Amino acid sequence: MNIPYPIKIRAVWWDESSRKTCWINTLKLPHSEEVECSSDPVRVAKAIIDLEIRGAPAIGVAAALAVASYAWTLTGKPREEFYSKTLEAVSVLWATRPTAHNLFHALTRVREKLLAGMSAGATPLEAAEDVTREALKIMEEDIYSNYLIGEHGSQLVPDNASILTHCNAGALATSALGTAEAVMRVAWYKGKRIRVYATETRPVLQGARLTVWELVKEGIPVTLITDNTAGFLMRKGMVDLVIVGADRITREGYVVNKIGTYMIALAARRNNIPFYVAAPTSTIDLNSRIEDVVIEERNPAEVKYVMGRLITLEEASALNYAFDITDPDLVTAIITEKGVVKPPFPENLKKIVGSSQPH
Ligand SMILES: CSC[C@H]1O[C@H](OP(=O)(O)O)[C@H](O)[C@@H]1O
Repeated sequence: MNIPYPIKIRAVWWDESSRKTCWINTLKLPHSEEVECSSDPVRVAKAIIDLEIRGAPAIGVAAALAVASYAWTLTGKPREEFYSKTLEAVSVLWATRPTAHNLFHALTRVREKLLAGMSAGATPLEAAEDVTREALKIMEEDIYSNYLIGEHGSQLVPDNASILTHCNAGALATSALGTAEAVMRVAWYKGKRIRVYATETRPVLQGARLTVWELVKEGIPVTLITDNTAGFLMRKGMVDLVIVGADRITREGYVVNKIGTYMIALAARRNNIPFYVAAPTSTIDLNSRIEDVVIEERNPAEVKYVMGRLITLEEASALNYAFDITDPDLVTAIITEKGVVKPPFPENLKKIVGSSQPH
């Protein structure tokens, strides 16, 4: 599936010659662009846990590719060993991060392929080929979803709009154009003179390090602000719309996204500013109630240190929720590859997830 826009940045990809999973280490950005490739699912799992690879779609694609890469290292093994080791790799990757639904969506598809192969008597080589096809399909679907989200979402962006975004939902969080940033990119490509305010996104600064880097490379005007400036900017009338990504969207339309999103949504509502969430349907989890969703708590050191420098007392305690929850009534619309979903979300999310092809 070709898309009519250039893919200038890749977060994660498949190296056909080595059959390895490759990624750019986003922890090193913006100061260095380190790339690594591996067939070791434990190494890829560590990259996901440590946020070298991050962003819901990128995490899912990386995990699926990692199982495929590993499968190719086992094609000479007896069937029983091949299947037990590849299924164990699925479990290792499954345990990396608890919140982004794309991880479980992707690994479920890969595990189903392995189980089907096992019960059908497929050889390790046949199973490796099958798992690779599925993993690459997941990646291709994400690439195309990014493009369609951009197309659908750009229609919501007025010319000369000032857009506020939080965290990074860009190429560095997906397989191609991003989700929230895909909307910005396509609006820009279509000639809309937008400008973006990017929050720094404490504690690990995805906005300052990644979103600013992406948009500067695109030539899209971007201004970095502290997280605490977002509400004031909206009150001053300097923001026309908010667009963020998502890690999980429940069947009722609760949006789980980077910590700080909820406060931005509250400020947007207070100032009558549209609050859009851009996400592929692989992020939508129709099976979970919001009470079931695990909000990842990360190492408190991420709060106490900034770029390796202690900013408080070593003995200080710190709380480090990686995500928060935005209530459905604060969400103007959810932009997916299948179209823009408006309230009432329970019915309309079910309808769009259930529908067949992206359009
Ligand atoms: C397009 S999903 C991006 C989503 O993922 C980020 O979380 P993290 O950097 O911890 O993986 C953040 O919630 C973004 O909105």
